[in-house]
Amino acid sequence: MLQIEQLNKSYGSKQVLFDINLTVEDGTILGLIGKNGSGKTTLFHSILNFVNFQGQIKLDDHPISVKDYDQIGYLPEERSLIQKLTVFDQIKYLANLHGLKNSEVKAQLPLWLEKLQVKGSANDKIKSLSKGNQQKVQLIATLIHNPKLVILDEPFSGLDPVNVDVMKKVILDLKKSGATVIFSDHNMANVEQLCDSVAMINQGKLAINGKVNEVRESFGLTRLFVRTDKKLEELASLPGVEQVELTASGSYRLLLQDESFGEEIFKLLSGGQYLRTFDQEPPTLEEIFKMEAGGDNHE
Ligand SMILES: Nc1ncnc2c1ncn2[C@@H]1O[C@H](COP(=O)(O)OP(=O)(O)OP(=O)(O)O)[C@@H](O)[C@H]1O
Repeated sequence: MLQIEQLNKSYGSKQVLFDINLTVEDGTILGLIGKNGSGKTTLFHSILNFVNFQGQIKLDDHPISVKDYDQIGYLPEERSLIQKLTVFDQIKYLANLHGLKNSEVKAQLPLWLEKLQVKGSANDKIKSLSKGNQQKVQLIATLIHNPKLVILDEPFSGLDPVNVDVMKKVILDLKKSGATVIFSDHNMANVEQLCDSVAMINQGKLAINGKVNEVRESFGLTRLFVRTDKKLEELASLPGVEQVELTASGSYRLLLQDESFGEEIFKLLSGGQYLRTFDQEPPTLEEIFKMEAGGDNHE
């Protein structure tokens, strides 16, 4: 279990993290979200002891220290492979730092290359690989020592949709094996799909923290999906409706002032008759992000 208690971090006179309290249970995935510059990487660097900070960060109930380094895997946001090395030499170098023997790297690397569907071999130079494949090699370096805590800073950035799926499977496999995973992402759909819990940092403060479903439901069932012959203007004039749009699937999406309007709208639309679709849902993480952070996903 990872516990972050009263974490405060300043760079010089500029405070960038304020009183962060966060717990991540073993075998769960936490999605860390926040606008550019909100402090996500700084939080990771604090966990990894790359920077000084105030507060306590514990792994399995003891303060995290360099001794825990072999149990942690970190994929940095800035990918940092040495271009002139072969894949094997690069992985060997990084795996040796985590205590792996060359023979272990030799045995493990082909399995990882296959699992991640890397287009290239262990003897290829890093520079000969595509950006996406280099990213997978960096991921192998992150995971080859079988860490119990895995920290991935924007792991999906720069990957095509096929490789995004490969990355998602790796993350879910890590969870299945009992590892604790934290990743940052600007794509809320990935967080919604993969994560048990979500934490949002806004201007250095923890704005949201909890199970994904509970966080969503705490905002109320204010999104209503309905399939009806009624016209958009008629739906817009229903009680409590703030906004209506026709979705690509042909159903209407209504934004309600409050979830309690749902029952009245149901009665008005159905008139006691069969209604093909009537689905009341909480806002998506993307919508919550925009409400909480203001504006879009970026600074
Ligand atoms: N080494 C540093 N020295 C001074 N300020 C820094 C340093 N690293 C980060 N900062 C500042 O700390 C704040 C948080 O940055 P951080 O990189 O942690 O944000 P982030 O949420 O990871 O952003 P992004 O989504 O763009 O990666 C920013 O204002 C940034 O400019």
